[in-house]
Amino acid sequence: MISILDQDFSQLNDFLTQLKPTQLLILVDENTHEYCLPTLLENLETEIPFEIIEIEAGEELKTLETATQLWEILTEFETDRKALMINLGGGVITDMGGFIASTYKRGIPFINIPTTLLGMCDASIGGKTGIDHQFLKNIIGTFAHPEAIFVFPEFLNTLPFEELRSGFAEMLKHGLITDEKHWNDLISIQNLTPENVFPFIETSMKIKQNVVEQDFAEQNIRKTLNFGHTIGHALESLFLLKGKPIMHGEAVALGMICETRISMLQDLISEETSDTIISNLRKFFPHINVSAFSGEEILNLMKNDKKNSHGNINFSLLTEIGNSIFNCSVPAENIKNSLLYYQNMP
Ligand SMILES: NC(=O)c1ccc[n+]([C@@H]2O[C@H](COP(=O)([O-])OP(=O)(O)OC[C@H]3O[C@@H](n4cnc5c(N)ncnc54)[C@H](O)[C@@H]3O)[C@@H](O)[C@H]2O)c1
Ligand SMILES: O=C(O)C(=O)C[C@@H](O)[C@H](O)[C@H](O)COP(=O)(O)O
Ligand SMILES: [Zn+2]
Repeated sequence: MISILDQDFSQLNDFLTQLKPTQLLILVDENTHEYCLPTLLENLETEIPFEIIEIEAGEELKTLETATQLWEILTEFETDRKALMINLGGGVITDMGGFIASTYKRGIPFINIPTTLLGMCDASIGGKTGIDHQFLKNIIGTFAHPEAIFVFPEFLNTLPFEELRSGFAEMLKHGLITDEKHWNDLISIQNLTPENVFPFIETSMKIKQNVVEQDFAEQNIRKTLNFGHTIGHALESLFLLKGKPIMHGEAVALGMICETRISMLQDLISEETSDTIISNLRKFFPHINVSAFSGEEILNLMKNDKKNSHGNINFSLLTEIGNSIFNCSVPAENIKNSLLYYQNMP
């Protein structure tokens, strides 16, 4: 269920009146505590008792240690299965909160209130929850749908520009894999601001929702949502391991550049199409220096990608702007070529 909230939060209040949970557990990080929680609390019209649970912000905290602390907090609160977890934050909060809720007492209901562009267009939708472990992205997790997703685009007004751009990468991905018009609309944006992306949020949400509805458990078409992530996640892991995390969307943009190049090397798209896509991605995303990592190191991390099977690293690739395929096995040589191509870009 997707809801675009109006200013008065009436859909959320109606939802709570109907569900009648025993307790609300509002999960925030330090920033969503400061910037988003006051607005939520001002607008909540309910007598249901609530607890605020705050974790530090950042991908480094999306770990088993944090999960353990959160499970312990729920037992301290004597949380029962009729309680409702409210995940108020970006993808780290919705991934973590969904994971906690879907595993505690074998599952309590939860809702997502995304506060980043990435959360609104991607992470809050589709029921993938999880944590990183041994620096491997989302390697432990569940598929569990939130009861509802309430989107309040006003939250974007306090989001730093780099975070907005990170979410924009996943929107561009949605255009590239399924919808040429969406891609063209997005690349026409001159100045990346909340006002300028706002008209395209709903389309991006619908694209994600539509793919997930066809293949919730990621057995086939959902894998296309992972375009850019085979290489993107490997590099995100390496930067995390180095103690210099990069944003998820930045990693995905880098991954999309390499995987567009791979689409060309695999004769799926022309060089002209590849160049058009890559130059547009580079208009928005500055170059990231990846020279500290060897091709072998990156390939090794990809061996744990969740799309793999029978020992093959499976990529999702483009066949044109707005169309994609999945389960593409790519020779190591082409993967390394794409990384070298990225590294040597002017
Ligand atoms: N489950 C999925 O389908 C899915 C999809 C895409 C990404 N993800 C995951 O999502 C995570 C990235 O999510 P993200 O980019 O939202 O990161 P995030 O949750 O870390 O949020 C980014 C930063 O913005 C701050 N913030 C959030 N809302 C704010 C607001 N309104 N105003 C000011 N600051 C605010 C946060 O505190 C944080 O510092 C990654 O872990 C990624 O793997 C999951
Ligand atoms: O929802 C999906 O499916 C996606 O692949 C969306 C991605 O943007 C997202 O980063 C997701 O968390 C990646 O999932 P993973 O299974 O590769 O960890
Ligand atoms: Zn992603």
